[in-house]
Formats: sequence, structure tokens, C-alpha cells
Amino acid sequence: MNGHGRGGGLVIAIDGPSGSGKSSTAKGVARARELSYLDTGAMYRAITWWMLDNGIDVADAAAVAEAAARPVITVGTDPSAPTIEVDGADVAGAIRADGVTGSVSAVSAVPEVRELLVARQREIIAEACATTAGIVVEGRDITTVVAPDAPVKLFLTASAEARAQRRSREVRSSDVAATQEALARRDRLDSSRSVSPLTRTDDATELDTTGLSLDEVVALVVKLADEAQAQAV
Ligand SMILES: Nc1ncnc2c1ncn2[C@@H]1O[C@H](COP(=O)(O)OP(=O)(O)O)[C@@H](O)[C@H]1O
Ligand SMILES: Nc1ccn([C@H]2C[C@H](O)[C@@H](COP(=O)(O)OP(=O)(O)O)O2)c(=O)n1
Repeated sequence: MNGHGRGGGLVIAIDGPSGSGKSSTAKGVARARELSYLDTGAMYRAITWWMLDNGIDVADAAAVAEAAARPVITVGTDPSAPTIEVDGADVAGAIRADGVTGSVSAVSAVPEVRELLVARQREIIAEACATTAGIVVEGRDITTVVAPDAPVKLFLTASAEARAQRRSREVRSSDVAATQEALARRDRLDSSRSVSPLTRTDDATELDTTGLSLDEVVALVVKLADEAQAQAV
């Protein structure tokens, strides 16, 4: 199912910390090569939004685990119009709220949550490989757990300053220092949890995007994807 999956689809797996450029790069590459696109972070955000909306204490791992299967999360994989719904309601805006951002690392550290979402992500990848040219998948454990056999595996990085600048610009905040501190806290939690922590494996290509424009990063990844496809035929 991974790699050049059933149906011949190409899987491009991208991991990296917040603000390294995963979402924008993944969308750009998917659009350039008519691939599907999956933002797995949006799925962790959606389940976190549902927990908060339903009054579940996100610091209580047992309560989160017990409720994890209740929300129905639906993802649309068109890179030009990705969608995310919980129980049929559009939550694309709600999942970016500060409350969700502050709680998502705790919820995504719960093994039962990961088990459910990873299974769903693999179904989405298989479906995309069967029906489209393939899929670009981005998150924290795509190269290590979700699609370790993907023929293109990337680990995006950028300096802490560049990532904070980018995020601040995006949310129109002038407090870059506070943004940098919030990113550092989330990086710490996401990289130190016991299940599927953010890690770079030796077979993933590390790409430091600090001094590169988004167009340059997209072009580099498209080149890697084209090389992988040429090798597969
Ligand atoms: N290479 C780059 N140069 C400058 N800005 C970038 C670059 N890549 C992404 N960005 C911008 O940085 C912000 C965060 O990027 P995003 O793709 O959401 O990162 P991630 O998914 O890793 O959190 C976005 O506003 C995006 O437009
Ligand atoms: N594959 C993934 C994707 C995201 N997560 C968790 C950890 C992240 O802090 C949150 C949110 O991910 P998201 O990609 O939306 O984060 P940013 O776009 O970097 O702000 O979800 C995860 O544990 N595993």
C-alpha cells in the first residue's frame, strides 16, 4: 500500500516541525503533479477541537482515549481546496484557534488517538493511490510510521527564527518572540512523546528551507518526485 501503492500511485512523505513549510510545499507539489494532498496535522487538530467542544479534559489521557472513536473525521484531499469536517461540520477555521493549537500536542500523544488516525490516514493513502496519480502526505510521523516505504521521504527544517517569522506573518502577529516560544514548546512536546515522536530517519532527505523561497522548495521536491517516478518505470 505504501510506496508506489496499489494502482501505481506515488506517495511523497513529508515530516518536520511547525513552520518548516510542510503544508505549503506539499500543496504546491501536489498541484504541480496532479497528486492528492493529506494534511495529517489537520486530523489531530480536528479530534482535539472535538474533545474541547465536548468538555473532555485533554490532560486526562484515559478520558481522551475513551472518547477517541466518537468523532467522525472526514478529509478532502484536493490540494487546491482541502477540507476537514467533524461529524459533517466544516471545522477548517475552528481547528486553527489558539485553544486547539495549545492542546493538540497532548491529544496527539495518546496512543489510541494515533492508532485510529494512522489507520484512517493509510486508508486515505490507499484510496488516493487507487484513484489518482498518488498523494503528498505531511505531518510528524509520515516518514517513520504512516508511510515508511514511500519512495520520496523528506524532512523539512528551517531555523527557529525563520519559522517564527513565517508563523507571525501568517497570523498577523507582531509578537515574534511569543510565537517562537509557542513553537518551541510544541516542538519539544511533539519530539519527546513516547509514541511516534517527530524524528528524522537516515533515509529521509533533509531540506533546510531557511534561505529558500517556497517556489524553490517546491521545485526541489518536484525534481525528487520526478526522479522517483522515472526509477519506478
Ligand atoms: N520556503 C519558504 N519561505 C518563506 N515562507 C515560507 C516558506 N515555506 C512556507 N512559508 C510560509 O510559512 C508559513 C508556514 O508554512 P506551512 O507550510 O504552514 O508550514 P508547516 O506546515 O510546516 O507548519 C506559511 O505562511 C507559508 O506561506
Ligand atoms: N502526523 C502528525 C501530524 C500532526 N501531529 C500533531 C503535532 C502537531 O503539533 C499538531 C498540529 O499539526 P500541524 O501540522 O497542524 O501543525 P502546524 O501546521 O505545524 O502548526 O498535530 C502529530 O502528532 N502527528
